[in-house]
Amino acid sequence: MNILRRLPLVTQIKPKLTLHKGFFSQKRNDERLYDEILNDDSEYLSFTEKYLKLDPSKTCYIIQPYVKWGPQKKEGITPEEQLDEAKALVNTLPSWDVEDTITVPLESLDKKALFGSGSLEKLRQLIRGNAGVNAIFINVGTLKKSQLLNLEKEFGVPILDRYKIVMQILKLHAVSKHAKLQVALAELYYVQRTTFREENFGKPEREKVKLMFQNREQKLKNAIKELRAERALLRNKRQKIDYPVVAVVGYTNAGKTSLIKALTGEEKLKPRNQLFATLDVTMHEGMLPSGLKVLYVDTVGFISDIPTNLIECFVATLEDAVLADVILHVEDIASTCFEFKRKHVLDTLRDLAAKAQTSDVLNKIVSVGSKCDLVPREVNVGMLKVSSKNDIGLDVLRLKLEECILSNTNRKKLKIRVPIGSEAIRWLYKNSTVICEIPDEKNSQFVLADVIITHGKLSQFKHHFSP
Ligand SMILES: Nc1nc2c(ncn2[C@@H]2O[C@H](COP(=O)(O)OP(=O)(O)OP(=O)(O)O)[C@@H](O)[C@H]2O)c(=O)[nH]1
Ligand SMILES: [Mg+2]
Repeated sequence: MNILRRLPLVTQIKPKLTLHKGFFSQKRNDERLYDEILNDDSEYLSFTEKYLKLDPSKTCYIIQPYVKWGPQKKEGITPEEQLDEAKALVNTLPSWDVEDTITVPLESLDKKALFGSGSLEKLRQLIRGNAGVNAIFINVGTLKKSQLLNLEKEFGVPILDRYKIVMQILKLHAVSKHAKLQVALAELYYVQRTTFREENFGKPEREKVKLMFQNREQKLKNAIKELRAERALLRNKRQKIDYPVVAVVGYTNAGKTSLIKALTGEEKLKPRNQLFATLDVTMHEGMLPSGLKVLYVDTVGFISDIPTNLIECFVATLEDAVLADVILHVEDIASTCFEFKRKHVLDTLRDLAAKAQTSDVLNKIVSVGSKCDLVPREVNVGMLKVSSKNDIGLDVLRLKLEECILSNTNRKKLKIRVPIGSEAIRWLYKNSTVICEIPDEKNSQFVLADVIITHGKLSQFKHHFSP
């Protein structure tokens, strides 16, 4: 009988990112520059103060307009489901509460005051009779200037659209320099647009302000370009270490961070019931069933109905996702509109792939249905179901990921016969994943090693050790 010996995995590949000497002093300079861009632009900051600052606490009424038919009708998601998402957005802002909500049918989203006179009258009665309400969130992407002005006049409280609420959350959740710079670019587009909409500049002043925005945009774009280059450098280093990379993507709040935490056991990860909890792309090491080590990339979630340039600001970090070996698309199957969210995520990935100039994104996707503990067992969603909370389906998912990694990364599972204690077996431990060794029954001086090895490393092995 063969004795199957599982080997200690700690002896295997250790990541070591060696960066060139000047890297750290260059990085310190960059940090200073980034700080300057973010905090020392007083003219710009006065506009942000004016147009983006929100009161620390508000009690708001959420109105969900919906078009009943025609091209502006939203397919795949009901107004009530949209309201749920709007509530989650508001609840993500600390000290903000939702007083009440209402859905309002419309013929189009283009009317001057958005709503017709009948609806306006009804809303006025509802809201004016509700003394606690001091803000109204109208859950559409962006409102036009005339709509904002008319509605503010009508209700006498600040009116917010989805773009403004999402911007607030992004600003709150951006912690690292990387995230802050990307959010600053998204914010710039918002502030620029609002400034030109609200201010009645004369021509010379308008030109001056325009130039100020252009300068800031250029500075931010340059800084983000440097970030992209830095990330590309790290990606190259990682490729040299040969860790396969699994990017975990999905709609915001789908359970991405929780799934990575469950797959890797990493305690530091903090899943939260908030939208855009994760804004930084972070890497987490995990192990697949054969002992193959893998890096999971946690990413910023997607959300529908925000201007496309907002998610594009995250391209520096999302590039890591589209260029991964496998893209794990996490879909919250407890959400009633998960097919709508799926379509949004896939469309966004396609756009990002075009920007990163890579075409094979869709072939690399493995879909997984998360939060299956919240769904009756018999429900078939046409994909693997997992629960990070109750540890359901995680082993099957690891097997599936391993299968995809082997086929996507030119890795092979092989049996290699090598002398016991030889240079060759030591080389294999260093340069591949050795799953197990069993003594060769025909010759006790040899072992048969089951390994996972890349095509490149296999050629090197043959070159060094073939007789
Ligand atoms: N019941 C249940 N809840 C889960 C499961 N996985 C995640 N959640 C909850 O879903 C919420 C969002 O989880 P996250 O892991 O932060 O989601 P995310 O996709 O990383 O969210 P963003 O970073 O905001 O895009 C948290 O309240 C989690 O506790 C699960 O398997 N079952
Ligand atoms: Mg997250």
